[in-house]
Amino acid sequence: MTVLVTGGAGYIGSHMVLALRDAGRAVVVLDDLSTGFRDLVPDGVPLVRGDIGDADLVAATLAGHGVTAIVHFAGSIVVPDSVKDPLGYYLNNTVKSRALLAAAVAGGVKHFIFSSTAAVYGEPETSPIDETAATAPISPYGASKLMTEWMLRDTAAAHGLTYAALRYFNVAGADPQRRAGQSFPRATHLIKLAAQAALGERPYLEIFGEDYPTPDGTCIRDYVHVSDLARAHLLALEHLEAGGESLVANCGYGRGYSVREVIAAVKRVSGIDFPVLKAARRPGDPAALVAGVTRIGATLGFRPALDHLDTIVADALAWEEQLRRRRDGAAPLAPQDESRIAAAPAAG
Ligand SMILES: NC(=O)c1ccc[n+]([C@@H]2O[C@H](COP(=O)([O-])OP(=O)(O)OC[C@H]3O[C@@H](n4cnc5c(N)ncnc54)[C@H](O)[C@@H]3O)[C@@H](O)[C@H]2O)c1
Ligand SMILES: O=c1ccn([C@@H]2O[C@H](COP(=O)(O)OP(=O)(O)O[C@H]3O[C@H](CO)[C@H](O)[C@H](O)[C@H]3O)[C@@H](O)[C@H]2O)c(=O)[nH]1
Repeated sequence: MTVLVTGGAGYIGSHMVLALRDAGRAVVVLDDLSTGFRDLVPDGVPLVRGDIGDADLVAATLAGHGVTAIVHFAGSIVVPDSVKDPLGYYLNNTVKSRALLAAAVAGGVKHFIFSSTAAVYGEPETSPIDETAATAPISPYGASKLMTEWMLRDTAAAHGLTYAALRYFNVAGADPQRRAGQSFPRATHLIKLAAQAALGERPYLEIFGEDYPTPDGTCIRDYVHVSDLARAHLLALEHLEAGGESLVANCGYGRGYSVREVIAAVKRVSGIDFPVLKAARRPGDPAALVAGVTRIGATLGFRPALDHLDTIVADALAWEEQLRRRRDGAAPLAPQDESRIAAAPAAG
């Protein structure tokens, strides 16, 4: 009953490893450490360093650890990079997912959970978007993920494994116990960058476009706390293990915040003002992306626990501070005082 977490040394995967461990599950991580970090894998969790496309390594890992389920996070994630290097993205996200899936079938794996993305919807015409909306990705990244969803659907039908393809909206925040967080120095995500600006690690933050058809002219996104997201995966795994049907489900909160609202939250929670500059639109950014969340609630019984923008921002800020302390050799931050989370005012 061991769960293989691919990409378990990365941002979201490391939170899934924590959620599985906290639930008492046996876990093994497969990660090539291309954007991941060995120290995000907790002590006692085996880390197999290697490529998900390496069929022999995956077969040996599945057999050696008695793997019955795979949670597949490993991949390349930067949308503009996928436009510059589509073949690299199709290789890492699609071709290698195919190899992993083939090894899963050969190894008798029963359940497969896959990190999909709101990018499969492209430029949606409705907001919130539910899972029945047309999929029309506008980037190779989104297309590479949608093709993997299709491979999963067809492979599950042919070989009897069950799967969940979870379409994440904007993942942010960090483990409230300060054990993991977004650690990649060249990360491009708004809340991470704003937290760095607040802590003086970058001189300013840019707003990419203020002329969108939204109330304040900036893009709206549905920010989901990474620890809630990990819990949704755990529910999906339990659902499949209990004999539940395969599913495709959005992961978000069903509520969006604009770039300006996010910046205001980071300034409010940190108590620090930082320079904000106007910049041109970033190509390929839809004006608004908000998840329809009926399905994940109804199918998995998912109920958010950390769905306040200020909570997400507070945890992101604390993780940046934690990274700085590690760099400086200072004592780590104490785990989050949960009463502070409960007391955090709702933003908006
Ligand atoms: N971060 C988001 O907001 C977001 C949104 C939607 C979907 N996703 C998806 O979630 C997944 C995890 O994203 P993340 O933000 O944690 O990114 P990340 O870069 O922190 O994690 C990816 C991990 O996969 C590993 N990896 C990459 N290619 C590999 C390979 N070929 N073999 C073995 N290991 C490999 C990396 O070393 C890294 O540890 C990705 O599949 C991504 O597409 C992320
Ligand atoms: O310095 C910045 C960074 C971002 N933004 C804006 O903030 C919003 C959020 O941007 P992120 O880069 O944080 O996230 P994205 O919405 O672009 O991307 C996320 O959602 C995508 C789905 O559409 C993919 O899944 C991707 O992996 C995931 O990070 C966008 O409007 C972006 O233009 C800024 O204004 N300034």
